[in-house]
Amino acid sequence: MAKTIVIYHSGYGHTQRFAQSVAAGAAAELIAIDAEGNVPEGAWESLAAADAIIFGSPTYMGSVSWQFKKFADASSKPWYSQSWKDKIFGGFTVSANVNGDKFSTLHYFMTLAMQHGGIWAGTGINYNNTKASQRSDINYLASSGGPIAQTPGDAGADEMNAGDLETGRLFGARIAALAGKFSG
Ligand SMILES: Cc1cc2nc3c(=O)[nH]c(=O)nc-3n(C[C@H](O)[C@H](O)[C@H](O)COP(=O)(O)O)c2cc1C
Repeated sequence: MAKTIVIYHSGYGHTQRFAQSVAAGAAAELIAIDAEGNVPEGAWESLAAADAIIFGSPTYMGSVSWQFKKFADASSKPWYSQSWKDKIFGGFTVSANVNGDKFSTLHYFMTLAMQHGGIWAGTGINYNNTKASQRSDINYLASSGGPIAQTPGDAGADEMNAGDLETGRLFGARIAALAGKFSG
């Protein structure tokens, strides 16, 4: 079975909850980047062995958190040897506003994946944009580059939208299936 890693940072728990949904769909190992921007022991070895790597960060000031960026900068070590080349990559983010510039965060993930020679996979989930559509529908926020979640600034992680979480789970399943195909 292909090995998928979800590596994420979360300041206040929302991205963590989203990461758990994505990881559940992918049957992935979850790795948390801590408040200092560090990863636990063995994380780099797990990432090296993965067929697919999924990035997760809250959108802070229109980009990834500094803790995620510290991890990204530290990934210059595997970048030197292009040792993550041809892995499947994806990414997800959470923010407070409906738009909130979440796509800047996804674009940063894509650039990072491309620098590593990876193969980017988006949601592969169609939009729900008819009059009958509900906020709880999957991919209601209509992102093709990667799943996004929106949660009001004063809402806890336990109040996250069920459709957003399900979108994350389906995306995780897609990444794992693609990783299975590519890992041969
Ligand atoms: C420093 C900071 C910057 C933020 N910048 C944005 C932003 O650019 N756009 C937005 O919609 N929300 C922004 N937010 C709100 C967070 O994205 C939102 O609360 C998110 O759910 C936090 O995820 P977390 O609990 O995983 O840290 C910001 C929050 C913080 C603390």
